[in-house]
Amino acid sequence: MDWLEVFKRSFLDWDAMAAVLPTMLAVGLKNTIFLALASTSLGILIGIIIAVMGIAESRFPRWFARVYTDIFRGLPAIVTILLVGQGFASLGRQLFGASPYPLGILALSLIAGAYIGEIFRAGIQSVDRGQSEACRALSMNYNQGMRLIVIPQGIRRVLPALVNQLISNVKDSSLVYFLGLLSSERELFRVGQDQAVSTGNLSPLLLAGIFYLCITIPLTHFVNFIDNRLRTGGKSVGVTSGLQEVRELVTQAQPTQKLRPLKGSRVDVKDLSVAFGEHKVLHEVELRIESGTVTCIIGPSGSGKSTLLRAVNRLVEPQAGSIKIDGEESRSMKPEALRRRVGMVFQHFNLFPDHTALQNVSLAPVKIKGISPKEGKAIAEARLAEVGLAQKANYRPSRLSGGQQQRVAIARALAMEPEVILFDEVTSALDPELVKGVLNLMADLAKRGITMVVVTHEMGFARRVSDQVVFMDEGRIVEMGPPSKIFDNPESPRLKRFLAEVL
Ligand SMILES: Nc1ncnc2c1ncn2[C@@H]1O[C@H](COP(=O)(O)OP(=O)(O)OP(=O)(O)O)[C@@H](O)[C@H]1O
Repeated sequence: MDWLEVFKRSFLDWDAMAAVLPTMLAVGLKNTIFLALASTSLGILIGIIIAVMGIAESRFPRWFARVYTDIFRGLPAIVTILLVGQGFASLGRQLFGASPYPLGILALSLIAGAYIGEIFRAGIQSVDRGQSEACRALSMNYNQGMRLIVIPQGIRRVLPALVNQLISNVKDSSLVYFLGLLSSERELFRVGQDQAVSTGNLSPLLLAGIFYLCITIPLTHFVNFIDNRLRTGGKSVGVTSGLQEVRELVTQAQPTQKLRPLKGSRVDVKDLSVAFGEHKVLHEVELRIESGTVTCIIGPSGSGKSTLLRAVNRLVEPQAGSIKIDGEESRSMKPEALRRRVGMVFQHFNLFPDHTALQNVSLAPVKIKGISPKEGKAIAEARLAEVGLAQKANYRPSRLSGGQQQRVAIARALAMEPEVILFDEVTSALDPELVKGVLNLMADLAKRGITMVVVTHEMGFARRVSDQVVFMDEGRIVEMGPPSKIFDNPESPRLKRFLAEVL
């Protein structure tokens, strides 16, 4: 059993371990944690900058981010550490003194920054496009949308990967010893190795290894824990069922007459043409929408209804023609100024998932209009009460049914006090029993003086609530008029065929 003895002497020499333990704790562990935390923090800062450059609209920052990432991800860590630590050693001494730490941390951060940049970029790009559209529709500019919604959401999604990067930095911190360390600067590996060399056995190094595992294994489990939490949204919470919502709506009928009147605006669309590349989608559309009226746009799939709607708030930029809001040319306004006057509600709600219902509604009034948080909260509470959701103010979207989410989205659009509100197939994604609640809310809204433009497949709603119905086909308005004319006396064969199919 000689080999067992040799193994024990080499790796399990308890005396050698006990001798190095105090230094391991007081010097090695402290320095390793310091190096890992400092380089990960600076790496996160560099990573955010690289990620934002990587998705920038202009080419130079994207190119810089690409080159940076390729270099620092491609080089072995030790090469970067030696190039930075030794290449800039005299500058480092002048700036930071004799300690190799600042340059070591910088080198580790540059490496971490390349990985973290990629992590952030993937996270930001994985955020649904509807989120940035909702930001734009709430009159945020690109930077505001990124800062307030898209980047925080992206970062939350990549938290597990960031903890993995911290684990990497805990291990890579051992490489800093190549730059030379004072005895007080030694990290876990170096403390273990020094002692292993002087005692001639590997037990101190094994102890260093155990310390690394004591840091990295809990972190690994922490990654799994937060990964699981982010995926499931934490502890399971009840989602409002459709039937429960229907019951709520019946018992919370809205007292229409008490709701405050809203201001509306006239919309004039003239010779509007929109193309996506070679594909012409709208052809010289002409439409007049009187202030405070409801216009429903109907027509077969792909006829250009949504595109027309999105051209009104310039989520789609027209190639030709004009859209005027109360006589003011929309193309001469800043898009953000236009969208304050023209709100929008989307088919898939596009609520901000990390915000409560109240925060969804108050965000734009506070951050964009600049009203105080207290006032913003009061406005949000009032708007939520108007859509029958006062009780759900502190719920996140994932805990609300589809119908409730859509009502929050309507409250959110109304909180910006638009004069025109665009509804893009807002009931198409809802279960049938929830459609009625949203349509009733819209019908109530129609009585309050705001101008409504509604793309819908709900013919009953269009007939009941519209002042004007517009039938589109192949990018053109084929027929329009009051609902009685469109539904009871259609003229064009195309409209007759369409109504025969849908009614
Ligand atoms: N961003 C885009 N890029 C390229 N083509 C687009 C884009 N948006 C819409 N289109 C095309 O424009 C045409 C009209 O689409 P639009 O969504 O306006 O129709 P729609 O009448 O609203 O249809 P649906 O009822 O199915 O939503 C379609 O052929 C569609 O593929």
